[in-house]
Amino acid sequence: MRIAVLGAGSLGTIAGAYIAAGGQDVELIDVYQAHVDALNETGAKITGTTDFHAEVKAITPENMSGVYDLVLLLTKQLYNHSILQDLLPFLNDQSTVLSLQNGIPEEQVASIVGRERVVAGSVEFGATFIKPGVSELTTEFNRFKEYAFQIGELTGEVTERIEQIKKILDLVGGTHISTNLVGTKWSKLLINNAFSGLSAALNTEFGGVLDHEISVESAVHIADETIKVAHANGVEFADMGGFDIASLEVKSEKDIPERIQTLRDIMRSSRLLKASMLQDLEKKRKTEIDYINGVIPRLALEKGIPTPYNDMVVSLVKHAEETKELPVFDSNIKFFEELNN
Ligand SMILES: NC(=O)C1=CN([C@@H]2O[C@H](COP(=O)(O)OP(=O)(O)OC[C@H]3O[C@@H](n4cnc5c(N)ncnc54)[C@H](OP(=O)(O)O)[C@@H]3O)[C@@H](O)[C@H]2O)C=CC1
Ligand SMILES: CC(C)(CO)C(=O)C(=O)O
Repeated sequence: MRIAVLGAGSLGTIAGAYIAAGGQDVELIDVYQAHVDALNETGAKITGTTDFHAEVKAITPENMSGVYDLVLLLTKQLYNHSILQDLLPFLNDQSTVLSLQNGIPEEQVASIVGRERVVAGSVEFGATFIKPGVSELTTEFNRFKEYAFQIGELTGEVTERIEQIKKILDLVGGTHISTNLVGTKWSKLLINNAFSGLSAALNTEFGGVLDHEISVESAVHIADETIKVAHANGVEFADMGGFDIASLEVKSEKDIPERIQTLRDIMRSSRLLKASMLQDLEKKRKTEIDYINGVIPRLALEKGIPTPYNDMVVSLVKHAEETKELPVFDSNIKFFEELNN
């Protein structure tokens, strides 16, 4: 099977390294020439909660050729339209595109590459790009080996191709097949909304969100808004890492201390994670905020559900994008303090 990792950044470097080390025919495709050169010359190095090295083959998109049987889509959602159009000549009827981006991009991906070709999933580990050739794994290694991906067919069927893709991703980390893909993507969206959104809006790692009383309470409210909007839109959450995400709903104010403790427990192995949106702000780039926290106010509008915490995250992250200045924790936490009171 000929595999492409399209977008070999923070995550793609890690996925590509382990797939190559597993003996698969895989190309890491990225526009960053210095990174592609380093990958070819010195291999892919994974630091952080592990220390791993693998020889890989990397190319820039102009050097793509032939047909890929499986493409792991790991570029940012912002550029899907042009990246997927450019991918079309390298797909045939049997090719599969595995959409692993955060958010819920599957309908857009299907509209460009064709529904039959699309399978999707969520990535449950964190990665930070360090320098050309090097990416850091930020999730505890044992957790990564147990819960790295949830993947599924758009129809929820357990097909031969999804089982085959599971075998390939198992070379990277623990991979589980979901029969409720929409629920899987929404469960990941909830974690992104609560933790990646606040990590970017407050310029801190997930541990920083968990440790401060105001930010952790805000994470509880962001999760709650996400659950209420999801339920109003007919979404049933899938378990994530064996945890029932819907149980984070706040039914009354009295639930809040317990929800805070639950978040601290379930996110303990993710304290080092730095949101990919924060990594974008550091590079003075646009983030995926419209496809992450931004999804909630859009869907809430027609249902009449208030979403002040997600709105605040969107507004603070967009402000940082516009000014190209990193958020300051001590200043931005005050906006959440006002919401909590
Ligand atoms: N990092 C994380 O912890 C997680 C990220 N995700 C999701 O995974 C996806 C990828 O995230 P992440 O790895 O952080 O992103 P990165 O920005 O680190 O990686 C994306 C890579 O794609 C490259 N790229 C841009 N345009 C093209 C193109 N036309 N062809 C090939 N490569 C291209 C970028 O190069 P350049 O930078 O030079 O533009 C970059 O190296 C996102 O949707 C994110 O939400 C999900 C879970 C965890
Ligand atoms: C939550 C995290 C870090 C990894 O799962 C992520 O998805 C992101 O920030 O983009």
